Amino acid sequence: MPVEEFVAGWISGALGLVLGHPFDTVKVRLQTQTTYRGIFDCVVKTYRHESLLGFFKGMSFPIASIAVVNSVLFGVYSNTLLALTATSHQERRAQPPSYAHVFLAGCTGGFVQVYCLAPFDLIKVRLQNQTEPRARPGSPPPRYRGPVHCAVSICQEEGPRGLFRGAWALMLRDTPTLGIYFVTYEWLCRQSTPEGQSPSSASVLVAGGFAGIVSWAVATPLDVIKSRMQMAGLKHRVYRGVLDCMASSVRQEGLGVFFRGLTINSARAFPVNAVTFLSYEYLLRWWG
Ligand SMILES: C[N+](C)(C)CCCC[C@H](N)C(=O)O
Repeated sequence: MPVEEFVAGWISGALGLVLGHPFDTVKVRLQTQTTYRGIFDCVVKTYRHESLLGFFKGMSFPIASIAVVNSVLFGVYSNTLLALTATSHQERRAQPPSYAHVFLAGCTGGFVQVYCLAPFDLIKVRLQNQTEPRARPGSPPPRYRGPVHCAVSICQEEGPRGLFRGAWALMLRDTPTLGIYFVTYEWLCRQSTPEGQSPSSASVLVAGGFAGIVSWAVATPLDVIKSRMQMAGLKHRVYRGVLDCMASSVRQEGLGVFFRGLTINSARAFPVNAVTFLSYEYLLRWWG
């Protein structure tokens, strides 16, 4: 099983992540709190109360976890394609796989990575939602002091299963949308590249960026539900499941609730995924 794909997935995921984390913090806050009037208001308030550091809350942990998650995603994707089409990454430009195979491999990668992503993502969301400014002497400490403390507290208060709250919604969000992600990427690369050749850096950047936007646009409704389920319990709101969370969110806030964070998700998705795919392709070419 070629391991380069796993390593390339890890490094490229980490690079993309740092670039996108401030967007991600604003998104999570807009999706789960009702105190902000919009993106601009959230950015200004976060900066005022918490300084620039506020945007990078909860990042150290995703950086470590993206090592696992992105490497599983890209590793499983590429190795599934290898099993389906009997072509390695290097051979795929000369013998392009069908879109059905790309979709299937993407869904498989998405499905498998959910098991690693679920606990990391839940901890990230909980830490990002702590809006207290940095600890000042005398002020009450935030509920979670950091990722490890957060994980331990959840295990103690809610049991280890607490770490997997919202995992169903995450699976429903990621399995089809990661299929769409890789199909969009492949399609755009092929549109802008003469047959049999490797895509240029510009093509990879644009195709990766749009793959991110398209897949996030489709994923946003379930992303909202996922984040809410991960926060539930803490805010005395309890949902019986994915459908119950959807129904009660729509009842209280209207259909628009499914599009919360769509703009910011798209704005984040372009640079993050452009850089992720560019570094992934380059690393594999170097090692090729
Ligand atoms: C499938 N879904 C849209 C949820 C994610 C696809 C992009 C994944 C990338 N690591 C990112 O954070 O943007």
